[in-house]
Amino acid sequence: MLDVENLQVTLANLGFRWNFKLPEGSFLAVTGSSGIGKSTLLKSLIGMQRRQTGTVRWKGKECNIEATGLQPFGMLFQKDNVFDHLSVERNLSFGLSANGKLKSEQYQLLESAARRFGILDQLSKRASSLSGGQQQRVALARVFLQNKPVLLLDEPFASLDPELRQDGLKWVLELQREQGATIIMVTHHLSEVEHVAQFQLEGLSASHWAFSSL
Ligand SMILES: Nc1ncnc2c1ncn2[C@@H]1O[C@H](COP(=O)(O)OP(=O)(O)OP(=O)(O)O)[C@@H](O)[C@H]1O
Repeated sequence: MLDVENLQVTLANLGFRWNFKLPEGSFLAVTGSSGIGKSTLLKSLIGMQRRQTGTVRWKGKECNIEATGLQPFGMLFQKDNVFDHLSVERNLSFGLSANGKLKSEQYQLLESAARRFGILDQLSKRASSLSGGQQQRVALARVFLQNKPVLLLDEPFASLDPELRQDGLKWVLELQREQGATIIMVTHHLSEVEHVAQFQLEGLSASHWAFSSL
């Protein structure tokens, strides 16, 4: 269970507060109009956004925002998920090892993820030379290799055309099914996910204080 209890964030004159519990392996779609705090929710879960108060627990254990490596979260943004100046292979290697150095069996995992996400022939290229859609594949493959139990996805396919968005969603669902991942996905395309999401956190608030519970 992901247990978000009284998580509060203040930005300038805006305040946000969230309470919800999410069972393991479930899919939460977060939707609502621009500026209501969807990205802020994800960032505050992983500690990228300073919290005023509140706790985030995964399987009963409080998530330590200072120990990024130990956090249960993997995160994917709308863009800028890759290290531009590094090769695709190097980008993927960080999904398996903090310093990017791999043992041979890890390299096999890397290759199989690259094959799965259709980027095997791109491994030696610089990430900056890929299209936006290909870069998202690299990012998704890295998240796949990280094998984190909770995936925070902030409109990861928003810049892709509808067909690629469907592919992206298909891969996310594979992660959910194969790795048992719990997914929180911010999206403006609710119609594309409502048939797969078990929960929806919608219209967080029209006012400055947002309170939602599941
Ligand atoms: N660092 C910051 N300092 C001050 N205000 C901020 C900061 N980051 C975000 N905000 C404001 O907080 C509000 C919530 O922003 P957030 O990015 O979470 O919205 P969102 O729902 O994800 O929007 P969108 O759908 O446009 O991405 C917005 O009004 C935004 O301007």
